[in-house]
This record gives sequence, structure tokens and C-alpha cells, in this order.
Amino acid sequence: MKKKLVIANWKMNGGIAANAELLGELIPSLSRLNRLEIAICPSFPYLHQVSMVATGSNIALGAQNVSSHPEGAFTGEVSARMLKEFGCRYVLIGHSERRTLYAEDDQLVAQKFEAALKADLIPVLCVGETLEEHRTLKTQLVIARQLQAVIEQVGIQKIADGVIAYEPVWAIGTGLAASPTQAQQVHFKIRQLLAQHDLSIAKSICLLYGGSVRADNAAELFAQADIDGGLIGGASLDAESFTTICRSL
Ligand SMILES: O=C[C@H](O)COP(=O)(O)O
Repeated sequence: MKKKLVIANWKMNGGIAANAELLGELIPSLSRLNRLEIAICPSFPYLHQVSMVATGSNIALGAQNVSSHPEGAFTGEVSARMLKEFGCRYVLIGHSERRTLYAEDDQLVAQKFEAALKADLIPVLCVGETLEEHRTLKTQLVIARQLQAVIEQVGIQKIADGVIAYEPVWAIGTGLAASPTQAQQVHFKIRQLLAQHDLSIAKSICLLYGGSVRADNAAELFAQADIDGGLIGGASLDAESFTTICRSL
């Protein structure tokens, strides 16, 4: 059976007191949701806090980024081994904010995906087109290119050890989610692209949708045949909204 997963990406938000309050509400309200996996990706400094507070709950830990290098003179970077040591299970790879604001290209993203796998983390590969690419009907082309870079780096079998999140850049933080039909079409296309390499991986890989998922649109998005969960930004900072989103899956 395919994995169902909802990941909270807190982005560069939170603080010790705010995290404690949010977790204090989330942990009990999500505790009975055993039909899906739930993960929270805080900023690096709060990994330990979230790990300590969430231990024993059904909330897993994830990070928002990782270095492509295993160790060494890379000031400001955090390695996959370090994330593992701090209890991470997941790591976001190639989020569009990393691609656009920090110039992460397909090759670097692919190297990060590989670095995560080598440390036994589950990489969550983020793919998606910009508004301009969307308007000029390049969505499939862009996603095929982003996927291909990772397939070339690690091989199709290793892709199966990760998760893929489709996040149209124009939907992130804009309040303008893709319609369920639009999202489903792209998710279906992602499975088709993977099926060119391996049918069984295409069918079984966990595909998340991200981009302005809210309490009031999650159920319809998650009802789509090829959407197995969500990667949630803004709405994951509100306990009630995030709980409703998780319950919608
Ligand atoms: O990682 C999460 C995505 O960037 C979605 O963010 P958002 O839910 O605030 O649109």
C-alpha cells in the first residue's frame, strides 16, 4: 500500500516558545491519526527541540535542507549525517525557495538527494514550474528535467527510496493553490515519466502536493487518485489548520 504522508515545512519561522506552544497543541490533536505519516521540518536550530518534544509521538522529524558534501570545510552547511544524528527521518531537497533564492540547480539538487540517501534519510524531492513556465505550458518539460537530473545521479531504483513533492512555484505562499484537477494532471504525468523507467516504482512512490494547501482545500486535493499527501507551508504554523489538513488525508 502506498505511503500517505503530510509534511509541515515551517520554513524560517518559529522560536523556542512558539514551537513549544504549537507542538503542545499538535501532539495531542494528531495522536490518533495512525493511517498516515506526519513530519515536521523546523529550521536547523530547532531540530533538537522538536525531536525532544515529539519523541514518543507519531510526528517524525525532517530538515529543510542539507549539504551535498559529507563533511569538511563548508562553513554554514549541515551534513546529512548530522541530520540523522539529530533524529531526522526526512529532508526536503530542492525546494523552490532553495532553487530560486539560493541558485540551487538540478545537478546540486541531485547531489543533495544522493547525500541524503547515503545517510539513510528519506529525501523529499521538490519539483515544480514557475508562473512563467506555467503560462508558457512548460510544466511537463520542467518537471521531466528536474526528475531526470536525479534519476541520472542515483538511478531509478534509488528514487523509490524517496518521496516526490509537486509544488508549482506560483502556488507557494500565494493563496492560489493548483486546482485539484490541475494538480492531479501533473501528478499523473510524474507517474508516467517514472513509468518510462520502472512501472512498479511509478505506481508505488509517494507523491505529495504543495502550494497553498489549507484546511478548506486539502480534502479535495487529497481525494485525487495520484496525490498521496501534502507538503504544507503557511498552514502548518497553525495547529487547528494543520490538524484539519492531516485529518483530510
Ligand atoms: O514547503 C511548502 C510549500 O512551499 C508550500 O508553502 P505554502 O503552503 O505556504 O504555500
